[in-house]
Amino acid sequence: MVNQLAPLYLASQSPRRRELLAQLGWDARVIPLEGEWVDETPLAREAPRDYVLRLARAKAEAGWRRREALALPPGLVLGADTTVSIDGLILGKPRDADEARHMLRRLSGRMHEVHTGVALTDGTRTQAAASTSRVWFTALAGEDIERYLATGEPWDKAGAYAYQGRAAAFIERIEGSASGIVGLPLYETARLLSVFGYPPFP
Ligand SMILES: Cc1cn([C@H]2C[C@H](O)[C@@H](COP(=O)(O)OP(=O)(O)OP(=O)(O)O)O2)c(=O)[nH]c1=O
Repeated sequence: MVNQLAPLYLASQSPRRRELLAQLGWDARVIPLEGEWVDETPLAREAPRDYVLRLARAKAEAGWRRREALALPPGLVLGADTTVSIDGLILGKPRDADEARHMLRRLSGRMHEVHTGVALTDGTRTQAAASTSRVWFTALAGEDIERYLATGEPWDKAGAYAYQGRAAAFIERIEGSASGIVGLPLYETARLLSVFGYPPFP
């Protein structure tokens, strides 16, 4: 029964991740990672899946330490990380309009991969899973890119676009996990919850 379960915490500032958990019926409490710095620099030659798994674990474990520091009751802490890969490059969130423009030019007319890692920890063990999806972008004219930049959508998104937003107008098809592309693969999340004895939805 759900009211016998310890709380589910979300070590993420991403409103999308909270909404995706809410889609499964989980009312996750957000733990701000203030005071816990997770370095997001990829390691040399690190594969994108290894990268998102490592960061998801690091965020979950940082969240666990924050939970302890805040004296919140024990529970499960979830961390996640999303990145786009193309041409052997890892594309994170763009720093400015120029970087966003370059990212969108690179994605234009091509397929790329979106990787999301998700991790759960109970303070004793951490379990993680990754989802990889493929996204086909139509060819973008310079005007499309400028119009899209003006929406403000690119700023906090890996690869400088939001599939759940106006970028859907540019995406011919996807293969894989729609929730994973938006930031939290729900199938993998439910599987991880079951490892800790939680149901897929309360
Ligand atoms: C590709 C893609 C990414 N994104 C988002 C999901 C993630 O929030 C973001 C990638 O950044 P992340 O570093 O994974 O996450 P975050 O900084 O937003 O949140 P936190 O570290 O606090 O958990 O890009 C979309 O919303 N739509 C998309 O189509």
